Amino acid sequence: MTRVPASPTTLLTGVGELVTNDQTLGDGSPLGLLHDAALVVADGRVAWVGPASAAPPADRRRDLGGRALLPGFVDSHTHLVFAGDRSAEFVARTTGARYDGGGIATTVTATRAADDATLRRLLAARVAEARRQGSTTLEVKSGYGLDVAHEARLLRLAREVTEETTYLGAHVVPAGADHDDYVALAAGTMLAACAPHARWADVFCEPASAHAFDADEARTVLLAAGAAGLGLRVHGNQLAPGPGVRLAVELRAASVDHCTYLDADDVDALAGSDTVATLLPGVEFSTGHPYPDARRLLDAGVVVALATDCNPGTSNTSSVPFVVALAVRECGLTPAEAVHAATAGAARALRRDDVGVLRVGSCAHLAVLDAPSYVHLAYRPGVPLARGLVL
Ligand SMILES: N=CN[C@@H](CCC(=O)O)C(=O)O
Ligand SMILES: [Zn+2]
Repeated sequence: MTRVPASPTTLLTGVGELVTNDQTLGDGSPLGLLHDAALVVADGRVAWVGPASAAPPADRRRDLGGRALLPGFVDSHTHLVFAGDRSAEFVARTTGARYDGGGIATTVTATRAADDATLRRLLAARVAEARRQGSTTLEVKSGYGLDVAHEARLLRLAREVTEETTYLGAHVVPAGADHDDYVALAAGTMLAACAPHARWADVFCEPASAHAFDADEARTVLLAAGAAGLGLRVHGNQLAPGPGVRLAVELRAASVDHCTYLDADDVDALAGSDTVATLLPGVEFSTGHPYPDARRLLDAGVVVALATDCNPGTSNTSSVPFVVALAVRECGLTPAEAVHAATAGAARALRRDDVGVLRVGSCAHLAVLDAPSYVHLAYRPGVPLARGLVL
């Protein structure tokens, strides 16, 4: 009888600092920090974690030379499938123009005009760019198709790179469409065509924008999506105070994203819920709006995630390290809280417990830093320290 050999095990040793995000490991802090640590990987999963001096033998060995090792970043909010460029819109904002969502139409035109091969190439380049900066899990939304065929096409392409795909047909009302007719389409025929390619549904709920959706319209689309078996997410409270956060909590959405303009009731609603507040400070960097107050949310007991929102309009960056640095200087987080939000918090926003953490059984999705500590992500902003590693 032929014996099937067990797949080779890999020992990562010489880990100067290991972020596990498991409070039962290491120093007992939320980051579960270990120093002079090692990790064994087998079959794509973590098989052992502990002090390097106690590491078991393995088939292969990689010495990290004192570098810090973290769970790979979980970028739980991106719009990576798009064509075209809106740098002129960004430049206009530097001299006072306001972002209102109207520029999305420019990207819709360019994206519809691009063939599958072009979109696939652009998407692959963005995924590779994110991986080079430490991201190992990506959520990807549609939202630049805005008709049945194009929304389904964008989700099919997104599915080629991630399971975490999100139907965002209700991003804005496309040029020439009637608002009510478009809501019915997004909650009906378009949803039916897109649901097989999506895990999630999202709506841009922002009554302050003439292009986006009010609470009743957003509720209509999200209830239909939930009935079709999709998990729910909301773009809310980005441009002004509004109903997005409370709608997300009402519908038990996994996450409400942006959370830039919150009142006390929004914070209370989030604090008593299982909806994660996902902050996207790359947006405020680009739009000039005030940064969201992460400190207020954490102090109220809200689970906070950080993500890039990579898109051509409001946040054209795939860099989670950049977002971590912004969150530390502009949103009131400590480096430890920001790293936790970009890993464990973002995993929670995707309702995942197999990523964003390094414990026995979790995915061997890693971020290796050319630095001795996670603190350097904020301390050395703009320096390419992180790289993603999937074993
Ligand atoms: N605000 C809605 N959607 C994106 C921006 C899309 C765009 O301007 O192209 C966001 O999350 O900021
Ligand atoms: Zn977004």
